[in-house]
Amino acid sequence: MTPTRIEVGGPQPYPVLVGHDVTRELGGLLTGATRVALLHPPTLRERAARVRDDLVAAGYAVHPIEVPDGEAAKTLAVAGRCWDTLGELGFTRSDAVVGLGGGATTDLAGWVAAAWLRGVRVVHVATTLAGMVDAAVGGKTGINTARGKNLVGAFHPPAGVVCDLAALATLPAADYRAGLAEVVKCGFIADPAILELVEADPAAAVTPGNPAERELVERSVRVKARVVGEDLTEQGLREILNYGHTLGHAIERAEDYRWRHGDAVAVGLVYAAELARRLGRLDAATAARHGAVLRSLGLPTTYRADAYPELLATMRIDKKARGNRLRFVVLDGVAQPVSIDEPDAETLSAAYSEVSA
Ligand SMILES: NC(=O)c1ccc[n+]([C@@H]2O[C@H](COP(=O)([O-])OP(=O)(O)OC[C@H]3O[C@@H](n4cnc5c(N)ncnc54)[C@H](O)[C@@H]3O)[C@@H](O)[C@H]2O)c1
Ligand SMILES: O=C(O)C(=O)C[C@@H](O)[C@H](O)[C@H](O)COP(=O)(O)O
Ligand SMILES: [Zn+2]
Repeated sequence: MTPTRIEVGGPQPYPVLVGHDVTRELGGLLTGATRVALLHPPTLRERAARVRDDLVAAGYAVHPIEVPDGEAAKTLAVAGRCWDTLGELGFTRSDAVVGLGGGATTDLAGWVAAAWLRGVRVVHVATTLAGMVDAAVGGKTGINTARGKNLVGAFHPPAGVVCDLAALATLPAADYRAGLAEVVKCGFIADPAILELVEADPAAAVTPGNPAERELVERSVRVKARVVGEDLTEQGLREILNYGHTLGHAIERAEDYRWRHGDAVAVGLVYAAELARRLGRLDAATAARHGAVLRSLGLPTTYRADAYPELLATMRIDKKARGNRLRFVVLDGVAQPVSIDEPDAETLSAAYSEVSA
């Protein structure tokens, strides 16, 4: 089947290619580069070797750089090692970085490319569900610091994104499930058809290769492409993609990144829905729909009751915050996201009762 090509607009437009075995399209996105640095985690060593062989056959000088698995890659030390390697390779502005992996790898690869020589080309080959529907698209790159999640980074759009659905066959079930949290997020903020597809058969939705998979990926990518195409640097509209992330990121930090991003976002989505309900913005049925759909997928919707003070302190350095004012994305209804400024402390705290275990 031919790949679906979804164009992302904005100052530097680029395609997102979705389909089975579309990794072969990668070479075409690197035209003009001499050297290619191929960042990948150890879990994808064999896949990286195949990609390297194909690119070498197409005439590129390919240098695989193995980075730590998952969130452990998103550190200054790892980025520094990558820059050292680019320096040793004599990497120039006409060369290119490829991020092969999940969101953690592509966030790192994007940041390495964004900062090297103040910006070289990056192309992402997303191999997880979260990577395909979210992380690889949109140009948000970054690493974590001791203070919190993604606190250092840049907006650096890729020159192209490859979403090879065949890669999902080897993804651990827990990572596939976590990726579905971002899919559900897209459903609530912009595309209710996503929610209907998931709700129609949640047991199928958690299975790689399910009949709805391609449509779910494509619909989610279209949501993201439309938003980032209009507002690359998050001046306004793009905040909607952060739905569920204010609490979600705080949970990730509280867990020292041992929780999957999507799992933390799932709890954050339920919290944001309850916040909107208590503020009189969202009807009870739509708020309850959040927990119902996420639980039907086996995603967590609760967190430690005693963690609230620590979570609140972390939420204050969320990137949407302005000075001492917290900002949240909430819904006025399905596909009606809105940003709110400094909700009152009592409502913030009371809403936590919905997710506290
Ligand atoms: N930049 C953005 O816009 C954006 C959006 C969403 C998420 N993110 C970030 O992405 C990260 C989460 O992404 P993720 O869920 O992809 O996690 P991840 O990158 O940690 O990957 C999850 C696990 O799957 C393994 N893996 C990857 N592809 C595989 C495959 N095809 N087969 C077998 N194993 C495979 C990885 O080695 C890892 O252990 C977080 O750091 C999050 O902050 C960024
Ligand atoms: O692309 C965006 O914008 C998002 O907010 C998508 C999120 O799913 C993603 O996790 C992002 O990295 C969070 O951004 P941050 O600015 O809160 O770090
Ligand atoms: Zn996310």
